[in-house]
Amino acid sequence: MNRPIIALTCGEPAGIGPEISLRAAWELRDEVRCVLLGDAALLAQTAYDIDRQMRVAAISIQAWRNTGLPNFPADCLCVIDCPAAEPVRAGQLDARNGRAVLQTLDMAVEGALNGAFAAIVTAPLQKSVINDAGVAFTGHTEYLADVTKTPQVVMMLAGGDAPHLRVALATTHLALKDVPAAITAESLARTLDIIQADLQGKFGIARPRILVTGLNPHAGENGYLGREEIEVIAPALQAAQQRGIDARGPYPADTLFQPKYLEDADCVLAMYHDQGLPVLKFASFGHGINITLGLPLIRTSVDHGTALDLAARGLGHADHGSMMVAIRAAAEMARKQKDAQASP
Ligand SMILES: NC(=O)C1=CN([C@@H]2O[C@H](COP(=O)(O)OP(=O)(O)OC[C@H]3O[C@@H](n4cnc5c(N)ncnc54)[C@H](O)[C@@H]3O)[C@@H](O)[C@H]2O)C=CC1
Ligand SMILES: NCC(=O)COP(=O)(O)O
Repeated sequence: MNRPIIALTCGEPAGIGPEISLRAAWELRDEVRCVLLGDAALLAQTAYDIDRQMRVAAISIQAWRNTGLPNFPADCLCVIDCPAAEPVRAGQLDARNGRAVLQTLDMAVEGALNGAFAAIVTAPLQKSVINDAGVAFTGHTEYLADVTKTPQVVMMLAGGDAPHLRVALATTHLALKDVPAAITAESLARTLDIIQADLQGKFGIARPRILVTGLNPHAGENGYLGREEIEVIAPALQAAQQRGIDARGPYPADTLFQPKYLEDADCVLAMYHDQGLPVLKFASFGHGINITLGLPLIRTSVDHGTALDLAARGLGHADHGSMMVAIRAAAEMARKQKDAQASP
């Protein structure tokens, strides 16, 4: 089988990222060739402690850049070594290791843009640690947009069984007080264009149906509870419809997430992080995924954080289900995109 090569950044080294990355990469080794980016010594020790059968072999960044990926057998996971600056203690954050975490992202992007990787999958990192390391950072989503010079991206989470939910966000990691000003006709237009393009190109949905929430309670209650729906969101939706996008709304967010509405939708566009994501995570925590739309590369991630509490308890407590779904979804998106590019 032709296994896609996927870069897997192992995230915060003191969290559950290294464990869930290794477990998922190992279980999926017949389907996907995962290349792990992280501290090689930590990953080798973790692999040994998880399962003595699990083989990992590391190369340096320089060796990878000079000669590409070695031809390891399928039962040996490849690690590109991005060494932590200080010894890692499970469950204990150390800001001195923050820059090594960012290095894993930089290497993954480099490889994805030069065609070495079909996609990137990211394990969770601790956003505060990156800031403590002296780098202003709000999330992978924004960082990947910055380093790929993409003016706007869209965060979308997906999960749940019946119906399968996709929730995209009009704003990402933003303080609540800044949300209303960030929602403009222009930003909504770009967001809807990105959702439409990526649901078509990466998910194979010919004419995505997008349901859009309001910003205010009851979608503004005809202007009595806020005017953003009347002045910004509804006109943006009309303009999008004229561009051929099937976007409807704005609907009250508190009643939109019912199966009878969701069955007829491919995606819900919510206005801010905590309007949409709690619903998604309630429906699917542990097997949902996060996808960044609009990037010049494919990036998926887990639906959870670093779980330092579990990491501190030792191996064997974290569920790697979301990581499995994230890797499979990235591989599937890579296949769909390749097919779409190949067809005239
Ligand atoms: N993609 C990413 O890099 C993400 C990073 N984070 C970061 O993670 C850090 C911690 O965030 P929290 O809000 O505490 O969320 P969290 O997801 O780390 O933990 C919330 C609860 O869920 C449990 N949990 C999380 N993952 C689990 C797993 N795989 N298996 C079993 N139980 C699991 C934890 O033990 C905890 O009880 C923050 O710095 C946040 O920014 C959060 C979400 C995504
Ligand atoms: N709650 C989702 C989340 O925080 C994802 O952040 P990131 O993927 O941008 O790091």
